[in-house]
Amino acid sequence: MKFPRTLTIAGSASQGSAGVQADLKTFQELNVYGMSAITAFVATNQTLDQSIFTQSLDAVKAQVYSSLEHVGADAVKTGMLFTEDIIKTVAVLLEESGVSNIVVDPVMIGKMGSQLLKDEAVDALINYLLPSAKILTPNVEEAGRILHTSTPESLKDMEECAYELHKLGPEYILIKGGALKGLPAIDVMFDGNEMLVLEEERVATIHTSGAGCTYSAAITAQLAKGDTVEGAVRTAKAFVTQAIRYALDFNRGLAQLTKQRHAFFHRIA
Ligand SMILES: Nc1ncnc2c1ncn2[C@@H]1O[C@H](COP(=O)(O)OP(=O)(O)O)[C@@H](O)[C@H]1O
Ligand SMILES: Cc1ncc(COP(=O)(O)OP(=O)(O)O)c(N)n1
Repeated sequence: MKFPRTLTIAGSASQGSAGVQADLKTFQELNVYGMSAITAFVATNQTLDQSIFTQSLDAVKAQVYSSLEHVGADAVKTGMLFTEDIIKTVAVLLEESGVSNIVVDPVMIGKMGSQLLKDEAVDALINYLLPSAKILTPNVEEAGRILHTSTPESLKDMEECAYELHKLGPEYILIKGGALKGLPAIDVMFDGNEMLVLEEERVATIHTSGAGCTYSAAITAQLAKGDTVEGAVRTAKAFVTQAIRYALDFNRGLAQLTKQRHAFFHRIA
């Protein structure tokens, strides 16, 4: 039996909860072979002015070629792409690859506030990447930004956005409603015909960093195994809910560290 192979083209989140790190951990948990092409290093760090280190186009190309030529992929996901040039390069690489299971997670802003896609790159994402996506997985804010409209605030808004996003080319749209705090954890999926609502109980936690990456990586893993898109999304939704329910709570530690650092710098200033 051929072992399912997955590739993530995304940013490295040094703190380990999101980006390539979350993707590879998810691939491993779901029993598929995981590979990565890193577009940028994100080191969220209060002591650095510049915490994003972009990779060259040659570095991105070399990583993708090395995984696709040596191993091959049954499904590919894209995460943080950051610049217009990287988006264009990745779009060409994906077209050349012939892989049809392409999951596009249009990562824009991290929950810790880092800008992970340049404002001027949104149009490139729409024009070069969305048409080849099997499934596009924006959160509510990203859905609004892609459509140049306000952020959806209700299930009805999410359904309307899913309908509009489908016109931009992806076969399936999955809008994630994690940010809609008064509601259960609802997501909306649209395939051009049917609107499907996926609902889970909202876990009372602040530890959701990397939830979106984990979700899209789980969808990628299931597609690589040959699952249908609906099946992949249902399995991934159950997986990410469990991941949130049993999340490690290092983030609180990080927040405390940050507070202490501020106090320290205040004292020596
Ligand atoms: N507190 C929570 N409890 C349960 N599920 C959640 C919670 N927060 C987010 N989710 C779910 O996690 C997945 C990722 O959603 P979201 O956090 O909106 O994405 P992103 O990380 O891209 O902003 C979605 O299925 C969403 O419904
Ligand atoms: C390098 C990197 N890529 C993506 C993200 C965003 O991850 P996501 O799961 O969409 O949301 P957060 O919960 O992490 O904001 C990231 N933070 N870093």
